[in-house]
Amino acid sequence: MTTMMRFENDLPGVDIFVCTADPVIEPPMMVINTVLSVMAYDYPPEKLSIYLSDDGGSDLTFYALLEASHFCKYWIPYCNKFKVEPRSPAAYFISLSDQVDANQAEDLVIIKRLYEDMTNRIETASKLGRIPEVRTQHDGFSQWDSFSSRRDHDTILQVLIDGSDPSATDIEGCVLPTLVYLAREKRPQHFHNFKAGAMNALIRVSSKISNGQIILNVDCDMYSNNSQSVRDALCFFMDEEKGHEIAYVQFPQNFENVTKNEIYSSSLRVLSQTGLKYGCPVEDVITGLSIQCQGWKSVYFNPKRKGFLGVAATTLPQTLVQHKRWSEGDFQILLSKYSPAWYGLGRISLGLQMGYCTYCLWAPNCLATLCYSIIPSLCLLRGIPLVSKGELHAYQTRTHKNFSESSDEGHVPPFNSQSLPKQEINQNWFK
Ligand SMILES: O=c1ccn([C@@H]2O[C@H](COP(=O)(O)OP(=O)(O)O[C@H]3O[C@H](CO)[C@@H](O)[C@H](O)[C@H]3O)[C@@H](O)[C@H]2O)c(=O)[nH]1
Ligand SMILES: [Mn+2]
Repeated sequence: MTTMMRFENDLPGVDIFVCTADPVIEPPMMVINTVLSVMAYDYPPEKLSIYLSDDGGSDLTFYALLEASHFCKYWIPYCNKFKVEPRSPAAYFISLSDQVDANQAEDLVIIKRLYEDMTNRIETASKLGRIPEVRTQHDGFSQWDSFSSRRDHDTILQVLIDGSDPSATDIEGCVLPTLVYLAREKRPQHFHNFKAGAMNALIRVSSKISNGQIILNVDCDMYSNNSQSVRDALCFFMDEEKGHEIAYVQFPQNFENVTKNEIYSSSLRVLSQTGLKYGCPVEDVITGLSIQCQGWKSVYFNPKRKGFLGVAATTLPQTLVQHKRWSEGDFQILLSKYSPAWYGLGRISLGLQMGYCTYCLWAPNCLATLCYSIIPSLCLLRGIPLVSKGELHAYQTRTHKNFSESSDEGHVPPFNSQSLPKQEINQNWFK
């Protein structure tokens, strides 16, 4: 924290990249809630630029962002005034308890009303599939006139808020962060490389507009849950001793609709000049690995208050597609030029190599898992013992002893004597 205060004036420019790809799977309301949550970071607004990459090339998403560019003029001062957490409006309104401070109540009614009106307009437009009168009021929409399909169109680039324009202020007269919409050019004959392609287009565009030293990447389904995350992550980069070695800071991917932490997620990264790697469905893993192989360090940062919260895949088909992509992608890395097994040799530590290999072997590991689940069942059906008699006897004696000891101490034994042999057999399967 002291480091932060000392360097307040030297804070670097931060460019935040939000990616979206489909207005149906990723509804515009969700996208702008994520955008608003990152626009409201506790960070000097003149040093903050937010870029939305829309691979869906949807005028509905653009319309929603236009609405957000108006709403943020109320939302950001409200967040600052009442130290709001989290700063995604939808998540904030849900988290509110009934008891609100008397001096806040009035402002809350106003902001909630504005949010609901905006939601109605956006949802009506989504339902109708067309944009209301505003279409004629903003010339940005004219870029869709020549739009033939999401796979075949020119670049659509609109600066919705220009942070360097002194008249771009919120209702209190404070400067606003820059806000940019980008649907990169797409042609059927050129492969678009999914998110990696979108991110690299954003790197090129942002370098001409704000050229921030630091890039923060969030998926549109991951809103910021902590207004301090940018400052927190910068502490690692600005550390006087180790800061210069650090390429990226990684936050865990936490989901609102599941309880346990997922394994990896992209959240805050510095990208080298080369940009994100192509040709791999898990661009984040291969890019991270290649950065580390160049000698850079990374930080895994898992603060108590979660930095980002997202929505995990909810249906079985969605989950299967996602897991197939991850396991295939990871296996592809193992066999690629950038394999942690040989490319990583001598470049990264053995522990890190092994860590990467655990994930890269996720797909082939299904064979071992299959054996573990089929063989014992077959053995049991055919009456083939899985443990020798001697082992079983020794085990039963031990079980009995444990059982009496724990009973003597007055504790409830953890398992009953019937279930214990099963536990042991289970363990044997996995040995
Ligand atoms: O052509 C595309 C496809 C996807 N996306 C965006 O990329 C992000 C991730 O895509 P998604 O389909 O939601 O994949 P997930 O499996 O949810 O993403 C996880 O896995 C990806 C691959 O490892 C990482 O890039 C993500 O950060 C990580 O959250 C989303 O914001 C999409 O909008 C694009 O911008 N363009
Ligand atoms: Mn996702």
